[in-house]
Amino acid sequence: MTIKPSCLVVDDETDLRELIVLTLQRMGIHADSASDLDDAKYLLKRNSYALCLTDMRLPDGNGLDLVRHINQHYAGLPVAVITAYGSADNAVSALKAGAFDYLTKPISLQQLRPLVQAALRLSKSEPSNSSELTLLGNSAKIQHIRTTIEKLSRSQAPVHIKGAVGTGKALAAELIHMNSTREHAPFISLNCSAVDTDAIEALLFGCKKESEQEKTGLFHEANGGTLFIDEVTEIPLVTQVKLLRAIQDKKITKLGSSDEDTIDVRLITATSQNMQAAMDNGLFRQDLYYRLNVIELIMPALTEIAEDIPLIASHLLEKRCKALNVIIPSFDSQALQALSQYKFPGNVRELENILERALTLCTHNKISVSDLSLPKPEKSKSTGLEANPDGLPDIALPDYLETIEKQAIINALEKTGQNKTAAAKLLGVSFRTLRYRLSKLGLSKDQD
Ligand SMILES: Nc1ncnc2c1ncn2[C@@H]1O[C@H](COP(=O)(O)OP(=O)(O)OP(=O)(O)O)[C@@H](O)[C@H]1O
Repeated sequence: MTIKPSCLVVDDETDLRELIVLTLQRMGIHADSASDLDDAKYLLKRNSYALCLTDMRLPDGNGLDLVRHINQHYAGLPVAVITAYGSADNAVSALKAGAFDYLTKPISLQQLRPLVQAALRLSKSEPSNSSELTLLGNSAKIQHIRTTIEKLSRSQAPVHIKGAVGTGKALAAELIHMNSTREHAPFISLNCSAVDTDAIEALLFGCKKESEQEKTGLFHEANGGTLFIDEVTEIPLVTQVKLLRAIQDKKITKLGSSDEDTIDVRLITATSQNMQAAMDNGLFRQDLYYRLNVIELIMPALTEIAEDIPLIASHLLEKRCKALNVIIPSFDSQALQALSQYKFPGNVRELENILERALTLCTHNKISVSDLSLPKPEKSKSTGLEANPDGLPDIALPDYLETIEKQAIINALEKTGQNKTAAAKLLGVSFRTLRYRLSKLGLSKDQD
């Protein structure tokens, strides 16, 4: 005989409470109900539940009090909050307080089913370590990120990850997914800076236009799983409105269609840009940011975790050698010291590139400083015009300036492993400007 999972439903509205209880029973779940906070606390003490669903407004307190009570006394019990339609604030506060998800009134079976299933998986399973993904490092900062990722994996709340290029934002997003109840569902990612801005909407939501073949979007592909949107500030304002609706109503419509599809997607976004500046300049909607940034994760630059550089470098080198099936070389002490002192504008991604190059250059299974080919420290800013003793260029000024610009762009792309977002940052221009300059200077090949 299998034991039915139990759910506690807390709501003072009898009709709604009974409706939820009946729906749960139809899903094969035993449901107890409580009409206020006191009742709920009493039942929690006496029984063991796999899920608690609570209304936000209760006669003797509110749903957030219950979320906090459960997190404090019944850690591991997923609790979801029922909020009134359109009350974004409540949903966000509930997630911040530790609710694993929320439901919006009127409650539909389509909404309830995936939530209950996720909760049941959550209370049954231990976080899995099935993936080969690892966040390397032992510094206090990395350890803190590791515990935060574990916590975030137990929630359905949107997460916003901040950090410079190459700091592991995409890695953190995937780790959250792989440790969550969604691990067997798809993890889909989109780097908005790697695609045409105009194409983002159709990519995310799909497209159903006459004369074109119907396309499904990434939201559809990620259904049941996680959608990771990197460089989210690149999303145009019109598409931002649609994204806001997708989060609020958990519904999306394909471009050119009016049919709504209900989706169950956990959203993780990231940016290496200054979000506050994007909002101040009217390029990013504040209300959308508020919904995306329910929980924030900040990835440290590699120089902030300099003590971890030797460990990260050794592990990455080992991983790469195993993949190539070659003997793992060791670093000589000067090489390790040079790595620990280098500033890594491209962070771990740049370290990976440096190691890849060192692997091909090194001899006798030893990596020396010269194999690392670390860029020389920047000289004082130069216009390049001092190249000639008389201070004049040999060629016409426009050509001369173009040459300097080309060289600077090539250097930046090389330094960042051909990552345009990172290169733009290094050059102090926007991604769009860099893309424009690349095509103008005849440099735009497939550099992403
Ligand atoms: N702490 C870490 N441990 C192991 N690998 C890491 C770590 N941080 C980053 N990496 C690796 O460095 C590379 C770059 O990381 P990732 O793509 O996650 O960075 P990102 O911040 O999303 O970069 P971008 O902003 O350029 O997209 C990846 O191969 C990732 O696995």
